[in-house]
Amino acid sequence: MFKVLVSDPISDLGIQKLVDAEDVVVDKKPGLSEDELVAIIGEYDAMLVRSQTRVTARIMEAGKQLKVVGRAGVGVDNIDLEAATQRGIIVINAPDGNTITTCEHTFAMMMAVARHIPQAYLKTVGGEWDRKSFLGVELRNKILGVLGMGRIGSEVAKRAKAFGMEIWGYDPFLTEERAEKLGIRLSSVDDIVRNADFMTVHTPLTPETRHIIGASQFEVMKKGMRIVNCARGGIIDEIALVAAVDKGIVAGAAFDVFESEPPAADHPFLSNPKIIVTPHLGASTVEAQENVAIDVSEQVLNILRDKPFSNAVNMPPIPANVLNILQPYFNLGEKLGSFAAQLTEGAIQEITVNYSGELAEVDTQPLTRYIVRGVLSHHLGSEMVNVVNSMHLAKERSVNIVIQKSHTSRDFTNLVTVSLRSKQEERLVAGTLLTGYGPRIVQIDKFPVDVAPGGNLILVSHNDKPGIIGRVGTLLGTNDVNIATMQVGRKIIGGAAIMVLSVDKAVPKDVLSQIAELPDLNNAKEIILY
Ligand SMILES: NC(=O)C1=CN([C@@H]2O[C@H](COP(=O)(O)OP(=O)(O)OC[C@H]3O[C@@H](n4cnc5c(N)ncnc54)[C@H](O)[C@@H]3O)[C@@H](O)[C@H]2O)C=CC1
Ligand SMILES: O=C(O)CCC(=O)C(=O)O
Repeated sequence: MFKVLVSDPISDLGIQKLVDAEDVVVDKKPGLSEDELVAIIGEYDAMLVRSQTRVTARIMEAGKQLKVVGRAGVGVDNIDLEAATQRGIIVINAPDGNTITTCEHTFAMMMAVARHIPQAYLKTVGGEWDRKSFLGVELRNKILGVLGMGRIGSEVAKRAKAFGMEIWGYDPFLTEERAEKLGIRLSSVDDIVRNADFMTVHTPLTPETRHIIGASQFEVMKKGMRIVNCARGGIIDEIALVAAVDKGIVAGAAFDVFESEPPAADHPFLSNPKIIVTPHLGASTVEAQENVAIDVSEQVLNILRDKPFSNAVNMPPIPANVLNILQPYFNLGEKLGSFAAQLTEGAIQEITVNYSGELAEVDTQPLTRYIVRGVLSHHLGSEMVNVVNSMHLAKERSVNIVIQKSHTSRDFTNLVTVSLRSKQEERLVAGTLLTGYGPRIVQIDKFPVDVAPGGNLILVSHNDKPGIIGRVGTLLGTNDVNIATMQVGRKIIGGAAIMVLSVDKAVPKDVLSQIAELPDLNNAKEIILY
């Protein structure tokens, strides 16, 4: 049974799939402190958060069986991603579910600041009928500068056109072609700051975007600009903004987010009549909360059930066309890694993976993660290593990873070859997917074989002489170990050879030693592939 902790208020309807799952128990405990979370997180496999819970390294350290942290929303700045990656905890988000809602909130804020809605409301409900103080401006024919033309920025731009605005956009990934398609002007931050009447930011908070609008931008800013921030506090320098408002450079500002949330009672925004604020409500609609909770619940279930998942934040995304090619090889890759690790004596110094055939044409990094997971799991334990942290753990242990690609494959459409080098030796295992037969190990060291990668295997190296197979079979039979299949590989008659036996149960150590002591036998190893 998997245990999932929901530590922020998250839509009940959205998490229904998790609640209904027979293999999952969901505990809703919003509003716990870090200490309280540290005390209980050890019993949970997954955690679902919005933006309030700060998922710190301490919490993850205490989350001994935590596999996934699901963020019902976009920004993951409340989650210590580095700590998650180090511990192999997958962090996923729900990037699409709140796009429109946040875009609409941006418009609500832009119109509210253009027409002084909150200020006028307060006076009116206070009994004053003041029609002189709130002269607004139209959006029509104004330049709207958009910093960050991702999901939300692009939706804002689309709607702003309907208001008759001219849109100037900046995003490091915005090309001329896309700008043209969106019907916007590709600009720089400086262009926007000097020319826009309204400006809205829709970037994540990164070292690069932190205070991207600060004192020096306010110095050259078009007088009378109105600024909206429904993305992240800190993108616009709060202190510099207040100064610019006071100097009359900025006519009004609308902020949904703060550098520190909630803001202190004496935060200068809260007493400035030209700055309107909401308490991080960008994503707060029934629809968005349902959407993000559904998205994140589905992916959490996939992860807990060891199924393919999407929207991992601490792993690069895999394009669908690449995933189609690689996915069938994930399991084989992990088993090849595990096989090679069990084969190799001594501390592993280098993992070389050769991809040949169609596989060589795509970005194989996701498959490499599985292979490295297979290699490291043998030594570190499969609980410790997953596809999120496998590369990181290898690097931490100074294991060099070499990737080679051969665009043609001699005998197979696709071939994955994993070689491990330790101080003592270099060993090799290769595998492929055979149509109609599934995954097969087709080479061990220099020997061609045809072995289904699974279960309990015994690998025997011996001299190719008559009678050996019989002797091994008899010894196993005498010890009540049933042989399911057997494969022999050799390069030349009478030379060195290997035998791979698939057996129905684990082989006692003393039986393995007895096999190794048989005449003309050099070595016998048990290899377990789950
Ligand atoms: N107020 C709220 O409740 C909500 C806030 N957000 C926040 O809104 C922001 C945008 O979200 P999405 O559009 O979904 O993200 P997105 O990832 O689709 O778009 C972000 C864009 O910012 C661009 N960018 C990165 N660095 C930049 C820079 N230096 N200058 C200009 N552009 C830069 C990226 O290239 C990307 O296109 C995020 O910070 C997110 O956390 C999202 C949802 C709700
Ligand atoms: O969960 C929320 O309400 C915050 C949404 C947000 O900021 C995000 O998705 O980045």
